[in-house]
Amino acid sequence: MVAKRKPMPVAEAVQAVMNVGNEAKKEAIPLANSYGRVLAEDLVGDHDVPSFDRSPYDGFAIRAEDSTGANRNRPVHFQVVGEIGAGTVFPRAVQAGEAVRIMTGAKIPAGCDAVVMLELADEHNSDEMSIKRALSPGDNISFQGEDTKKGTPLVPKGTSIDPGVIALLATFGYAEVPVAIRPRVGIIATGSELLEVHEPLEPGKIRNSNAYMMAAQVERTGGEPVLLGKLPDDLDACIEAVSSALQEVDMLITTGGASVGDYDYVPDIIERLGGNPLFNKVAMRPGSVTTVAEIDGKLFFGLSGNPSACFVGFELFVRPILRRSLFFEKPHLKRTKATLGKDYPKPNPFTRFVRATLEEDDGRFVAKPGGLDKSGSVTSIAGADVLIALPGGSRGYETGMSVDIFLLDDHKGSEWPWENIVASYKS
Ligand SMILES: Nc1nc2c(c(=O)[nH]1)N[C@H]1C(S)=C(S)[C@@H](COP(=O)(O)OP(=O)(O)OC[C@H]3O[C@@H](n4cnc5c(N)ncnc54)[C@H](O)[C@@H]3O)O[C@H]1N2
Ligand code: MOO
Ligand SMILES: [Mg+2]
Repeated sequence: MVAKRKPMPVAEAVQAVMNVGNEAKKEAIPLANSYGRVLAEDLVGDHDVPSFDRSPYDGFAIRAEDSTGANRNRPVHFQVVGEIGAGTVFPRAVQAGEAVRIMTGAKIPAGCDAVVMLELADEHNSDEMSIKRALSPGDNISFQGEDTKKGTPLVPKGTSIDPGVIALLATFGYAEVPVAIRPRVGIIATGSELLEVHEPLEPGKIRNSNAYMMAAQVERTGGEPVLLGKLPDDLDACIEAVSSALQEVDMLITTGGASVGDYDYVPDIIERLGGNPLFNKVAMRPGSVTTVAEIDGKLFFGLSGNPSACFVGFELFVRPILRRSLFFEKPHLKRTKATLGKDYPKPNPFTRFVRATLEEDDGRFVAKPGGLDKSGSVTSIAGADVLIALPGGSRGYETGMSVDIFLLDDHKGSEWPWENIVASYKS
């Protein structure tokens, strides 16, 4: 008889992993390579934007007071004393009755406090124009600091660098960007049934899909995957491989061999390497066999060999600690609500995490499970936008109920999403 494992509630298990320290480190990289990386310092504007009053239109810069009384019957005339495009500065202060032809983005000349759009000016010749409407000071000016003022905190560290953040980094002169160093995450697949991806199928064998799936999950999270190959079910070979991999990487994941079978060596590997097991069973499906230990001060994740269980185990346990070591303040999957798009009549004692797409139906988000909902299914993962959390209990779930969902391809995250995941109710 195998020893019975005690399932740990999901929240407790996630917390146990998060309690293991994983320090974030930073490096500087060129701005052009920074998309998708994580900001390692707060971004605070060190100048006003715009940094000078400028024209939002092609037109004429004038002194508003000179236009007083202008109307259709009594146009006011201006002498056009120069022309400036964006990037050029008018060299002197503008005097009474003068106007400067100005293009969008050019600095408002000294003395001027309004801009007349070209379409509203009657140009008589190159050095004279008139207007039929009075302007007030400030009309058609983009003011210094109207976008943001010097000293304003703009983007906190731990933010994923998206195109908008890149624009800010460029605006404030970051030719080099401080970013989180991508933690190196080792990946080892175990199982004598595994073939390389290029190999033809043989009776009783399958191709190793989990390792490549997890490499992509590591990348999506922001880490650097280190594919360390696959191993047959041989305890000594596994111990040797895990032990040497742990020297090379920041954290290590294996897939397969986490259960209680004759060739499931994860528990023995942890024991033989003197690891400190955090848990070896979680009250969830799929992924109940998820095992995590600390070995030589590093996290070792023994994820299930079953593809859907492996996928879920990664998202719930590896992702948050990886994000923590990338400076993320909200390292967990972002939680929100949707309407359930399929019945789940069978009650389950454990919380179920169902891979699903998120679709819009009549203004509501509906989470629709796809593919076979079994731990061993590989088809239910592709295209999944969310995991639906269906808490364990004595009742099943019906289409139309409101359920908690976790977004998979999101970079904002949740601080701690594990409170009050309750049985759903009709929305
Ligand atoms: N008597 C019991 N049997 C099982 C239990 C249990 O509690 N008692 N738990 C079941 C649950 S739940 C799961 S999940 C699986 C976990 O299996 P292991 O983590 O031990 O993984 P393996 O036995 O090595 O493989 C399981 C399954 O996955 C396939 N596999 C393995 N590696 C890969 C890979 N890299 N790519 C694609 N597919 C892979 C493997 O061929 C097996 O079909 O145990 C249950 N059994
Ligand atoms: O760990 Mo298993 O996935 O619960 O099916
Ligand atoms: Mg097994």
